[in-house]
Amino acid sequence: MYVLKDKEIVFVFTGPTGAGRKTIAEMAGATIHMKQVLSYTTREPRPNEAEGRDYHFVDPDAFAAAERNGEFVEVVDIDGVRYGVKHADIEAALRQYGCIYLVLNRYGAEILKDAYGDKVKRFFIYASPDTIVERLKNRGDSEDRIRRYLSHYEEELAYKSECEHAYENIDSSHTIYDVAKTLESYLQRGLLDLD
Ligand SMILES: Nc1nc2c(ncn2[C@@H]2O[C@H](COP(=O)(O)OP(=O)(O)O)[C@@H](O)[C@H]2O)c(=O)[nH]1
Ligand SMILES: Nc1ncnc2c1ncn2[C@@H]1O[C@H](COP(=O)(O)OP(=O)(O)O)[C@@H](O)[C@H]1O
Repeated sequence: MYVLKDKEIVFVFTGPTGAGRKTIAEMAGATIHMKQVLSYTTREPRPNEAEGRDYHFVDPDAFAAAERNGEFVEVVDIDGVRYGVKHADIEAALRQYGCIYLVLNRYGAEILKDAYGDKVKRFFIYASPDTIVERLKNRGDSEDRIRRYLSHYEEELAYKSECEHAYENIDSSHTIYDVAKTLESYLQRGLLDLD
């Protein structure tokens, strides 16, 4: 297992799907030049998604081969789809950027915490179920997909108290500001003048 160097740090954004983890992580991450480490998934890309931007989209055989090869830090099955993050991607991004972020469900967050310990800071982003439904409807997600996401809501919400930081994402600009401020407090890079 790769041992993180002094200044290396891993931020994990977690919480119920649809709460805005990806949106907040991308926006707050851009302000402090963090690099996202993407997961591999066996699901099909959605119309607005691109290989190498949202996920690495791979077929189930390629995923299984990489798994047999021990390439994944963790692998999760969610509603029949496989997701995983690779050791090599984390290590390469840490070497190049020093700090990285990932968007994972609670099981992925927990495994990274176990693997890298204190160097992992978990940001729990949440919103009420009604808010999530409204946002996903606005985005055009199907009723079926919204139902599947919400079926994991309570399970994911219960992870809030385990995380180092938690933010209710009501107004995104406020959440981005608060998250960026906390990220900066870890990095002490002086890239942000938030006060
Ligand atoms: N544990 C784990 N969870 C992941 C990984 N990649 C994605 N996820 C989570 O899997 C869940 C399902 O993702 P999906 O339905 O594809 O929707 P998405 O949130 O739009 O990508 C989301 O909570 C993701 O954050 C991974 O590599 N490991
Ligand atoms: N504070 C917010 N107010 C309104 N819409 C939001 C807010 N945060 C995120 N969204 C929207 O909600 C949807 C889900 O956000 P996303 O970041 O994909 O969630 P997650 O990564 O948690 O599944 C997206 O369409 C996003 O633009």
